[in-house]
Amino acid sequence: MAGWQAVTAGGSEQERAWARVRANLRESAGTRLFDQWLKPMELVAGDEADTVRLALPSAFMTNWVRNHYADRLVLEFRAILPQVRSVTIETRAPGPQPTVLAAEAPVAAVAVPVATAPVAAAAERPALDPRFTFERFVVDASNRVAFNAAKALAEPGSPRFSPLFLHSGTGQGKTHLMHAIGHAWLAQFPESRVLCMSAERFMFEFVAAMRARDTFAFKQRLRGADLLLIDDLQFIAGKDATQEEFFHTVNEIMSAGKRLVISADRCPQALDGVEARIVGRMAIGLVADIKAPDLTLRRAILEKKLAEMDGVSVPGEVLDLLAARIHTNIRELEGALNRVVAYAQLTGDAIDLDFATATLGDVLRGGQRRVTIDEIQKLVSNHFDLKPLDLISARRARAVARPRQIAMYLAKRLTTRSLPEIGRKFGGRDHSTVIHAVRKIEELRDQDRDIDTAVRTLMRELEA
Ligand SMILES: Nc1ncnc2c1ncn2[C@@H]1O[C@H](COP(=O)(O)OP(=O)(O)OP(=O)(O)O)[C@@H](O)[C@H]1O
Repeated sequence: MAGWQAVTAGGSEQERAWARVRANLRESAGTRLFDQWLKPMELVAGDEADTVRLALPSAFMTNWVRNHYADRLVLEFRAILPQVRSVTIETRAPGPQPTVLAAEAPVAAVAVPVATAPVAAAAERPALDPRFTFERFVVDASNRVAFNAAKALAEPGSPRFSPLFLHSGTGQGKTHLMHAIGHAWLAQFPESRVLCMSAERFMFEFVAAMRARDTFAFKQRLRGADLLLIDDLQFIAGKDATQEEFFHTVNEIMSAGKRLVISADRCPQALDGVEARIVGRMAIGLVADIKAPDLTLRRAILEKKLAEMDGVSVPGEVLDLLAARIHTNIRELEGALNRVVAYAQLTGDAIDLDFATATLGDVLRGGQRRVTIDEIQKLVSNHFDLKPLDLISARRARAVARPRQIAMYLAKRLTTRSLPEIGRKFGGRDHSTVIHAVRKIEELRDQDRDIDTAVRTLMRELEA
């Protein structure tokens, strides 16, 4: 400990910040975890004010800390030193190590390449779906106002309005436009702070910060955003503490002249269970709805999606059929096209009307029951005696991680949500995490009778 006190006593800004970060980590991680993994970590002196370098005695520890604390470290440092853009976690070279921070401490980058990559790039980059750009959005009368408003908000200069409130039925392009604003903004201002999260995630992070009695970093991060994108606002209905925090966040962002985009499945006034003062703030900006797509738009979207699938051809009459039968949800429309193309590639069959009808069956008859990820999360958490929030939390204990993987697997099997979308719905996880979960559960279903039975039971209940 003496060494660390020496660091805090004087020294650079980074050293003082590090002492505070350590104190926060000790409090939030608990003594056992802290002593085992975090205590051996040392600050390494560097020349760059925007990069913090930390080092651990072994590659194993480096990996563990990187996996569990990389994001947290960036957030903690940024809360104290806003200029920090990245935190690198490295492995100290073997040999006697000074316990105090030493400017010349020999440091070897860990073999895993990401270990020395700027963590901030991964942690602070908003999770924007690369497919959701303005260029890939098909515009017509039903969504033109929303599209133009989104483009206007992404223009430089002081925003003409804020917040932008987008609302529509499910699968009609709200998230797409929201992410498109993020992409367009970052293309012009790569250094600016863009944050994108669902209202559910907002609540989860806020509740976690409250439990850890440490809401400072959360508030700083949210309120420090130049562009804040919050999806599915309806989720905070009835959640009082979250609404309180959300209200203050909105106020801060707005009074600082920053940009805020909100989406929800209904207009502000129809958000039952959401405080009037929040509804009032939403209505100050621009409220734009996206209407259900008409036949022409549905057909045009299919054309566009097809053009994006290199070298795939689908006869016009099959596109007509899909556009005519799948009315409101563009996600389902897209899902149907993907399914026909994927099946044809697997079977080697040519795509024609018969093939499409046989492949899509229920979808075209409109008889398919729509399972939502929310339903899956509720049912799975109930089944395993957890809270739905556990499934979107970062907890890695097997008792939570396995049900989470099962829920992701069911989401992939029973909904038309894409892998990145599923990842987002599970606490902003990466699509590769979802792929891993799906594979793991497929594997376990073959090996473990209990898991297979649980999955079957859940599927039956969801499809009932
Ligand atoms: N006008 C459009 N042009 C091209 N693609 C579109 C358009 N509208 C929606 N899509 C596509 O449909 C899918 C669903 O859209 P998105 O996720 O934005 O819907 P949403 O309104 O946010 O749905 P939810 O309320 O269920 O979250 C996405 O793959 C998106 O790219």
